[in-house]
Amino acid sequence: MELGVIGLGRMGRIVVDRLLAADHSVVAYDVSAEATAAAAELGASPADSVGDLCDRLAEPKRIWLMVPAGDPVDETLAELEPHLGDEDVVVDGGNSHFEASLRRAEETDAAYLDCGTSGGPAGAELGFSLMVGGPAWAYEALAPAFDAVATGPEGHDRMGESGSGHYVKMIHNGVEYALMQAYGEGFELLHEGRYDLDLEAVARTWNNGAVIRSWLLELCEEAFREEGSDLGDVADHVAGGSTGTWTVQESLEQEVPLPLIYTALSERFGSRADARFSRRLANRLRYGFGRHEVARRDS
Ligand SMILES: NC(=O)C1=CN([C@@H]2O[C@H](COP(=O)(O)OP(=O)(O)OC[C@H]3O[C@@H](n4cnc5c(N)ncnc54)[C@H](O)[C@@H]3O)[C@@H](O)[C@H]2O)C=CC1
Ligand SMILES: O=C(CO)[C@H](O)[C@H](O)COP(=O)(O)O
Repeated sequence: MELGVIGLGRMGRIVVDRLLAADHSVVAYDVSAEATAAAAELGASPADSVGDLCDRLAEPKRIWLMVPAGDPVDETLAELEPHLGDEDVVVDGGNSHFEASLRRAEETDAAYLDCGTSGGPAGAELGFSLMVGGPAWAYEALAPAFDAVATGPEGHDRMGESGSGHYVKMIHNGVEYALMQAYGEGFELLHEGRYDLDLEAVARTWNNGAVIRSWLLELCEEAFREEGSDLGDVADHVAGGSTGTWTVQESLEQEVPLPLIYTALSERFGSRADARFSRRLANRLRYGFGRHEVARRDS
């Protein structure tokens, strides 16, 4: 099968590499000429614009987007649109909001597959987990490509109608936040607690047969191995947060309680403040109601 891949960063270049390794052919384009050249070195045919990519692709066109979520997806679709017909298929493999995917599916002439992608750059060797939403015929048409990019036939499935792939991925990320929070809290208590522990050894032991073993726990083991049990100079600042925010917003709309995911998101936001206003106010209020001493900032 021949595919066009647009967006050749950390994830897109893996999509290209895995498609090529499975004997598919790829026409590749990125706004960065350097990224396009790197894909050409992997064996893809380089395109110098979205139009050029469309001209080079056989009919019907199969195009995989791996650009950042938001405006880059809409901008790319706007450039693609004059070249697309109803037998073409566009896959969005990024972390788009499911409602944006629903809108795009309605707006484009092509069949639109929203594809949640999990596995990160580590998926280069193993393959990704792909959660796909959209028309069944388009999913079936792309199945050989999904087999190649995913861990295999078991690594992808059609979740349902348009939007459902990115909906499932959004909630996957919410779960990711809660798991990270749980491991973080456990290791914090181990670090601050009664014993002087080698946390890499704890993580390794847990990863070998324990109920809580997982890939995230393997990444904890790697972090302690590379940074030390005290995490060295790693700052207590956690970036990102859009997919977790969407998950919490959806839980409010659906009136489904997600206390763990909400707490994890809230902790992430809290990590970005130099000093939390709420804690400073609580410090001052204890003076107000109990004349307890107010701790003051160094001037
Ligand atoms: N990095 C990760 O672990 C994961 C990322 N994702 C999602 O996959 C998508 C891509 O992520 P990454 O590869 O990590 O990002 P990245 O920043 O490494 O790569 C994005 C690439 O898209 C290119 N690009 C931007 N706008 C473009 C446009 N209009 N036309 C053509 N190319 C354009 C950039 O030049 C860059 O090479 C995002 O939606 C991200 O949320 C999903 C799962 C895991
Ligand atoms: O989707 C992912 C993992 O599953 C990506 O790593 C994503 O970039 C995470 O972003 P954030 O931490 O801001 O939600």
